[in-house]
Amino acid sequence: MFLLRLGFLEIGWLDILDVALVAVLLYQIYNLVRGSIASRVFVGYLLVYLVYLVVKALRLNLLTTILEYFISVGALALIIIFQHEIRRFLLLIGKSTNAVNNRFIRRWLLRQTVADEPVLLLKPILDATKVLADEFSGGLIVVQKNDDLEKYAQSGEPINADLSKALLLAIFGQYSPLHDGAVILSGGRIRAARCILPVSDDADIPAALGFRHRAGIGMSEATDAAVIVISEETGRISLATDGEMALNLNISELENRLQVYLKQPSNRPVRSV
Ligand SMILES: Nc1ncnc2c1ncn2[C@@H]1O[C@H](COP(=O)(O)OP(=O)(O)OP(=O)(O)O)[C@@H](O)[C@H]1O
Repeated sequence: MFLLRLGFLEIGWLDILDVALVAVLLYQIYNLVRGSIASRVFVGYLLVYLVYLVVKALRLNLLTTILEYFISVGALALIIIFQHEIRRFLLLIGKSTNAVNNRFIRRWLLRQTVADEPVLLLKPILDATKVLADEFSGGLIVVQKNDDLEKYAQSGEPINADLSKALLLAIFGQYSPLHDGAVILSGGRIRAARCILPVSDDADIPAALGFRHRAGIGMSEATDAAVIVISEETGRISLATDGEMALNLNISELENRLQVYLKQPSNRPVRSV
């Protein structure tokens, strides 16, 4: 049954559903690759595909064949370029299904109470950040939100200890063998130290910001974690979230931003990295 007719086009409910599903899918893919170089490749490929559709509708046969060939080879290239995103996407589906099932089964079928996610206390983080900034000690603190940071935690030394100001300061102390790299905090615990973070290749990052800051931005591009960067050179505190860095914050600004960011629901799917 047709819903409406536009010239030669007959549009039915299923067509609308089809377009809506494709729009959601494209939006989710865009969210997955947003902020990375892959997003530009994705937009480029989409444009080529649109040109192909136009050319095909106009029956320009030679150009259609060339574009068809380009798109089919391009599809293979896309799989290679987006291998990390595809892996995350598949892990996300598996993980969220597991999580939902586990919670549902435990809460409703087994009548067990399901504890809420551990609450992250900001105070030790803010206190340690203040001391590190005042002492120009330098620090890189990753605060996990939803994405699993296993891959990055594995690049460093496992700690798995209760979060405390004293321990953070000990890790970033000048003579500590763990002070290089980043500390990863997950669910109110210090999960790992000396971790290596992905460095952003964004050309718009000011040249004055070195690798600590670039690593903070890179981590916030690759995951939904919030990354606190304390500059050893200037003692300034910055916060990277969603690929953006807020520079030169005081402690209360940092606290407000962290509270707002960590509470607000993620605008992209959970990633397992
Ligand atoms: N990819 C990375 N992952 C984790 N830590 C990193 C990474 N890159 C740099 N760092 C940390 O940042 C430290 C300082 O790097 P660099 O001086 O280039 O950064 P910066 O942004 O100029 O910061 P600062 O203002 O503190 O000097 C390194 O010694 C290391 O501990």
